Amino acid sequence: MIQVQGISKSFAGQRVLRELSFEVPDARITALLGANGAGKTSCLRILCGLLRAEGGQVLVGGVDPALDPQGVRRQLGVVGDREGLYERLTVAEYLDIFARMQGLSGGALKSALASVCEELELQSLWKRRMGGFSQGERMKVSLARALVHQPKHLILDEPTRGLDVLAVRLLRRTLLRLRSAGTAILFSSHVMPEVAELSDRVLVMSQGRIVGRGSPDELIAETGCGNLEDSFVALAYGERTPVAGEVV
Ligand SMILES: Nc1ncnc2c1ncn2[C@@H]1O[C@H](COP(=O)(O)OP(=O)(O)OP(=O)(O)O)[C@@H](O)[C@H]1O
Repeated sequence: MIQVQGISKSFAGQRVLRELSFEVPDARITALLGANGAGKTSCLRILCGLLRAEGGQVLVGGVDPALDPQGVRRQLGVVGDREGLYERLTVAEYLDIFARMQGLSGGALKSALASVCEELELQSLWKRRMGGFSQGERMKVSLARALVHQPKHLILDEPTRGLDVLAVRLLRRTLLRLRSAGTAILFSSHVMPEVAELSDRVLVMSQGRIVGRGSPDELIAETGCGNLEDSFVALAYGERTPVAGEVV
């Protein structure tokens, strides 16, 4: 489980996160929604130990990333929004390095690499250098890197951005398999049908605060809207879509 209690963050005196508190339970897929600039990436970067929060506390599987970043990395997989790959390495070389950095070796290393290769359908890319990889190919490699050490927690920042239908399906299948295996999954997205279909729980952020939380159905019921997209707009922008017969 990931636990966030009362964290804030400012850049150049501008507050971008305001006393955020939420939980990401095990064996559930949680979506983090918010308008551009709402603070999603900043929040995810704090959970990964890449940024320091001001006040409050973050615990990933009981470990504080600010105090023990190594301890958190061992049990966390991260797919960032704009990460670079080492273009001169082959996929096999790249994943081998990351798996070793996570402490894998010998038979465990071999079977971890074989397992991500199969799950993410990387066979045809395995011996290719990554320079010139397409968006979808890059996502597969990033996801393989995040999963190679079988982390208990997975964080993805806009994982479906720029992906075609097949790549989205592969990602979805992988996330559902990980959820069944007990992984706590948190992903940010702007794609409402995908969020409605995939997530068990939704967190809606606006101006650095959580302004809505619950299952997609609960948010729809709470806002009186007909679908998750309208509910999101109502919560994030404060505009409630009128229901049938309502006087506006
Ligand atoms: N390193 C930084 N230095 C200064 N300002 C920053 C920095 N990182 C983020 N910000 C600002 O913090 C605010 C929140 O940014 P963040 O990237 O967390 O939002 P987001 O919800 O992920 O947005 P998007 O959906 O557009 O990716 C924005 O106003 C952004 O300009």
